[in-house]
Amino acid sequence: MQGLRDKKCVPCNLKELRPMTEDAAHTLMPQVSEWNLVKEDGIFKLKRTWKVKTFTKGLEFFKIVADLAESEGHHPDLHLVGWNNVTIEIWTHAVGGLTENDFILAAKIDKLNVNDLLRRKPSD
Ligand SMILES: C[C@H](O)[C@H](O)[C@H]1CNC2=NC(N)=NC(=O)C2=N1
Repeated sequence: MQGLRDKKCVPCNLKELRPMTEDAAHTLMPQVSEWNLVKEDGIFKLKRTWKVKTFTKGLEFFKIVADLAESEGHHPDLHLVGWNNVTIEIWTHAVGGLTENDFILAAKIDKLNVNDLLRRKPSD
């Protein structure tokens, strides 16, 4: 089976694109096990938080994610909260829910080399 990391996001404005069911989302979650499946205002989203070493490293993190998002044509919601918490939410705005694109982007974010920007432990 082709892994999510090897796939490419499809354009979100495709007419046939539909939000996946909650069951379908649960089936894909093991491939992005660091992410949480959340429901906000009735919309399912993928959400993950990291602690960065400094505020500026948080912005560097965003730039790396932004370059990936641009190359995929699929864009996450980026939050830098409380100076060192980076939270990324991913959902497909065009359909108001999750599509495979969101899982592909999450899987590709997971393999970015950002370790030197992160605190080793949340308590650091
Ligand atoms: C045409 C292009 O695919 C769309 O405008 C894209 C751009 N990036 C996007 N990103 C996300 N997360 N959701 C979208 O609906 C979306 N739409």
